[in-house]
Amino acid sequence: MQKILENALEIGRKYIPEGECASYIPELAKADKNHLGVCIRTRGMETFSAGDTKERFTIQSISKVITLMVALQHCGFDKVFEKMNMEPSGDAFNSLVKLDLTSDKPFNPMINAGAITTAGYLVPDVSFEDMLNYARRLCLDKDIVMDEKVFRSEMDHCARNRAIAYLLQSKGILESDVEKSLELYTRMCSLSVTAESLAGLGLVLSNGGRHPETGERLIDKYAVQVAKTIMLTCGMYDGSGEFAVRVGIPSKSGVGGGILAVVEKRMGIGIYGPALNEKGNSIGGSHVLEYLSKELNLHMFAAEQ
Ligand SMILES: NC(=O)CC[C@H](N)C(=O)O
Repeated sequence: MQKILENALEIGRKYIPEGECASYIPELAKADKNHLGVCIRTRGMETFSAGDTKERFTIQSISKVITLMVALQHCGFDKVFEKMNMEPSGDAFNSLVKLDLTSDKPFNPMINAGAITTAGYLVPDVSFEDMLNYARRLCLDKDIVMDEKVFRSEMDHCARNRAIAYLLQSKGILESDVEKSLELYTRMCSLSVTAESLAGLGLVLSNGGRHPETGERLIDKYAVQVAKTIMLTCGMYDGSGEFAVRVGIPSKSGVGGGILAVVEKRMGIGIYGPALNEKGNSIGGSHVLEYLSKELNLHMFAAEQ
């Protein structure tokens, strides 16, 4: 396994020069684009790591998975999807064009419009501290904190998300306080994780929401089922279709360079690689996952060997 991970990194590293760190949140541009790490945590409680797996970075859009699951647990399926769809958008994660022109509902909870709507379902009942505790428990990482610098940097440069939030309010989709919903969304994006924490989250999701060692239920099992399905269809933004064909593992990316991948009933995989492709997905990380999927036969529709 260790050798396979090292090979995967070698392949992933070749693509790094073609990618760039996100810069629309200035603090993210400071990341070292050559970082690349992969961690696998298995149901048998083994951990395999290669590369930069202890490096902390912000979770960004991967937090949308946590927020969605907590909202489903807190408000129920009907409420969450009353004003939001569950269809891939085919547009960039921060697009608001179709939301304004052709749709009265955000396409899905994995794009910004959907995630801000989802955060609104939690305000004011569920606090950021509650959400931080969920994140720590679900990622099996008690050291997760909010990265204050990234949070401030994004809040100072979030005109587009603020526009989305007010558009949502104007359409009667966002009923909670707009600024508080935007702030909760942005705080969640600023949680600092490692590739290992994402592998932990993937492991918990692959285990239906139970702690892999103690069996304790950490989150509602139906919420986990819904989240994994939406990760498969929408988790890599407008690159989700090709990713599903090539990799075949429900995954969620973030512009901080993270990818969370869930191999059903087997393992969680966490990736860190801040050089992004044009869709905003880790370029090295996507290739690492494609290689691992083939080498370890992880594609969800792969024939048994
Ligand atoms: N794709 C992402 O990771 C986007 C998250 C980022 N916080 C934003 O709202 O733009």
